Amino acid sequence: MAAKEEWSISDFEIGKFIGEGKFGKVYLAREKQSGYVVALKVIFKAKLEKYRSHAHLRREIEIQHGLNHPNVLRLFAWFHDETRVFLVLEYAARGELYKLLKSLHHFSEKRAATYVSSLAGALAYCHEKHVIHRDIKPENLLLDIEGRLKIADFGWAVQSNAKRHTMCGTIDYLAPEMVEKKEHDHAVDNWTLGILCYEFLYGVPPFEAEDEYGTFRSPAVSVEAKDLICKLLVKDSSKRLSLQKILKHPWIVTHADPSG
Ligand SMILES: COc1ccc(C(=O)Nc2ccccc2)cc1NC(=O)CCSCc1cnc2[nH]ccc2c1
Repeated sequence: MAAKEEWSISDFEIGKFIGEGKFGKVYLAREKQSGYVVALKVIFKAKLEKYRSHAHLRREIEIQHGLNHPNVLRLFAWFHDETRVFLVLEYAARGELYKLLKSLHHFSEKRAATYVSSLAGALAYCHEKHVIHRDIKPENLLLDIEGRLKIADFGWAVQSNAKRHTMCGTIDYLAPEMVEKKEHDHAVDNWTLGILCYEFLYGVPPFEAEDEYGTFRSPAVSVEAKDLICKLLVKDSSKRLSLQKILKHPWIVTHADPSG
């Protein structure tokens, strides 16, 4: 999609409804000139007023404009009219990773390692740009037409200049220092990566109640995979495996598909 000074709603044909957020709806849309298909997020200014989220959205647009990574959902452009703000977002045609996990019950080691490797690469890129995501959970992960993982929701992205204290996200994925409202930094994402790796392989997060028979349906998981998970689910955030070390871990190196 070619860059343009000022986009407007008339540049797009609106397609089917594909999702709803707190601030508005998301539609499939086609940019008329190029035929490029995007996800168009419509945010009502009245809602931004009500939740006093103008600054949050502005900051998020700034953050997004600086990010360009194959595993981070792109924000191509934004524009507004009297009543609405429009975000022109990348469309991930295969939808929520979460739904795929539910339908497959658990992922193969190859698929799990590929997603963990994609996440580690995307997070390393974000941390380099001083952005902590802090809300990585399966619902915020989408899959594009090739099945490539896209971190999609930056509802909580912040510039990691100072230590952060605000709570966010569901408890399942929160690092201990966040649950205990201690100071935290980008190591929270490394903890979440451990939770997700476990959930990709077992189908449920590690600290969720065991199923009614008290035994986990534990598919055969390799020792290397367990080794990586144990090196991420470490309470002391300074002792968690770094993103660079995750990318070099034997389980990732032997199982992840390099094409992402
Ligand atoms: C980079 O991404 C985002 C950037 C900003 C915001 C946002 O709304 N910020 C905000 C709003 C108001 C106040 C403060 C901040 C949201 C997203 N991301 C999403 O909303 C999830 C994917 S929506 C697109 C999309 C694509 N591909 C799909 N395939 C299937 C469904 C689907 C859905």
